[in-house]
Amino acid sequence: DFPSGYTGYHNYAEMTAELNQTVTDHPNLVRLSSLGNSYQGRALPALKISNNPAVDQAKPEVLFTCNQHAREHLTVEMCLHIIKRFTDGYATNSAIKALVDSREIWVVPSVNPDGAEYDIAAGTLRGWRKNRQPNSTSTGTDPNRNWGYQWGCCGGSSGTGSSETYRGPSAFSAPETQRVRDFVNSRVVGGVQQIKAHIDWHTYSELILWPYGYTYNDTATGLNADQANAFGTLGRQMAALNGYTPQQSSDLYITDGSVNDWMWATHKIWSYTFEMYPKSGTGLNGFYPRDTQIATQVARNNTAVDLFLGYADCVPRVIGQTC
Ligand SMILES: NS(=O)(=O)N[C@@H](CCC(=O)O)C(=O)O
Ligand SMILES: [Zn+2]
Repeated sequence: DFPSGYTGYHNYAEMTAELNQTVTDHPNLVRLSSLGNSYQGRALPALKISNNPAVDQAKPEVLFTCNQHAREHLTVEMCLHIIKRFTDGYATNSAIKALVDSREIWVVPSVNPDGAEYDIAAGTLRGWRKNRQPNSTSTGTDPNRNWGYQWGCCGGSSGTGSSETYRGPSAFSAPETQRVRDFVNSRVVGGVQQIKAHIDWHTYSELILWPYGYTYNDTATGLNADQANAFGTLGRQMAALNGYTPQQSSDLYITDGSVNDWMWATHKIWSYTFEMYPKSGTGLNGFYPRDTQIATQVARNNTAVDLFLGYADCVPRVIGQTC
């Protein structure tokens, strides 16, 4: 479990309990399901938030995914905070109510529960990043190099099993990326992808990133100048609200097989990565802010998340276009 100074973070059992409590507290606003199981057999919970969650309504859908990377535990807290804010706030906050009434919001608080549990299993903080799937020489695939668009194309991942950015033996070789892929694919209804926008939460460095990660070019196959402009404009507007630094993913470093590139290229989902607090750190300690930092750093993203949800029905509106 989390050591002292970090007990405010949710382990897998506590995360699951929190989700179950949300269902108890807000039965008319949420529906809890599982995307399937991780490599080691842990359910991957997904919570749907809407004003009629048992019904698939013709409303734009938004997806938030957290904890692809095991040690980035602050992102689990971020997803749980989003859930809390849009359920507890529904009855009293008209802006929250308007967003929940006009969208269907999906939250996946931990994509990589096996890695997250392994990271804390010894009562210490191991600095583990990947999932816990064995490979030919070692253990662990980096889920965020395992997605099936431009997988392994461009030097943005590793083919060495022990590497922190091991891409896996093939695209979607990790059960966890398969399950999220299958869920997103299942949201194509009548030939139309219902999910319009997505944020994948990471730590750390305080950045807002957008596709593509596999190339330094601002435009490339499937991403034209207008779309790049819309990505950047919304990215910069959100960064102005949370104080993160906005940039195209590849401006940070080249990544191939990342979730953002797959979401955009395969489904035209406006997909961002938010790298949370801290801005900088020495080695591993950047991944482990004390639990006293959680409340401030999750709330810091409230207005950016609201702006994001506001544009989610038609992100090009941010540059004056219509959908
Ligand atoms: N959270 S992190 O691993 O330090 N950075 C992310 C950045 C993701 C991206 O550039 O798209 C990654 O390398 O997967
Ligand atoms: Zn990460």
